[in-house]
Amino acid sequence: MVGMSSNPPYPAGTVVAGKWRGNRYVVERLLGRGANGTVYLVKREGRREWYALKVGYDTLDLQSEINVLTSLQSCRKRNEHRARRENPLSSFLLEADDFVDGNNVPFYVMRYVQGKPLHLFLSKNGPSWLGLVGLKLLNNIRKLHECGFVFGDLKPENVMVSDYGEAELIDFGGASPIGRSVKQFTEWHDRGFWNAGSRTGDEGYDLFAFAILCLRLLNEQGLKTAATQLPQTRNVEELLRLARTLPDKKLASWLILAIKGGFSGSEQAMQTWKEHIYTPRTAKQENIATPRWLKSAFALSLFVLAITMFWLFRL
Ligand SMILES: Nc1ncnc2c1ncn2[C@@H]1O[C@H](COP(=O)(O)OP(=O)(O)OP(=O)(O)O)[C@@H](O)[C@H]1O
Repeated sequence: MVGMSSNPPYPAGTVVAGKWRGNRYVVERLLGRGANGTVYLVKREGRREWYALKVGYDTLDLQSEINVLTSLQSCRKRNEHRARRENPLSSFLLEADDFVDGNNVPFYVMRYVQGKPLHLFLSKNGPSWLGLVGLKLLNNIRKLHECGFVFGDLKPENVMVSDYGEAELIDFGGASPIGRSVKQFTEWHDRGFWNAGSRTGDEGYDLFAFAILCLRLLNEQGLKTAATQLPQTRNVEELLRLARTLPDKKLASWLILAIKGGFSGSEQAMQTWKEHIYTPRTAKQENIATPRWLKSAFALSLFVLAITMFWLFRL
């Protein structure tokens, strides 16, 4: 164990220098702290691009995250070989090294995902965004499955959403190869917790967690009440009942199927979502306000037109 979660975070301007690879990253600010590490917004010294740098508390835990990210990186390269040059900003993993900071503190550098955690995004923008955000998220989950991994710890806190509704997964600490035991999960989102199936990582495990994520976003109190039941009485029927109370019946049917493990995989789950739940966002839904400068320009052009007409008709 190196470094402690209780350590004060590095202040802005701290240079995290890699012992083995020699690259230097300047800390801009803290992005967040979790059970496995502290994440900072950084710039590589002398460069303009932003990255997220995670300093781990435990070398082994961090190494397993790095291994997953490395596999995803090479899978993505194989799948996207047509995209000739890879943009380093979209890399899952840029590099891993040790920071000589008294002890050797392990760290890795990944893409910086800008946005808000999913629950904060939806409470600010409204539940009508769930169709679009859910589709983007399911697509990311599908790609992960295609690479042979399950995400495991799927919850709103591990999904960042941009202002335009692009959803990205963060924190691959719970990801594991398909077929192995899920190594990190959060009770409410865990199939085992609800006596709804095993903790073996299969595509259905993530789809179940996704369904709970939706229930939590739409009726957190209901889920909380269901979760407080004794382990012996806690069961999937409670979840199905909650899903049925949702006003959107198509969404309810999708959730029920995911909870029961009825999808053949994430491809089918995503296509069904796309056909029945996702509705392209319209300008009205986006609620894009007309900028004031545009209103003024329009008023001015009307004024000029009126003067022109006046002069034309006087002649
Ligand atoms: N790539 C990223 N881009 C932007 N912010 C990030 C990124 N990775 C992590 N964060 C921020 O840092 C926080 C902690 O990161 P992370 O969830 O990876 O840590 P953890 O120790 O694995 O947490 P947990 O206790 O949830 O397992 C996140 O909640 C998020 O706010």
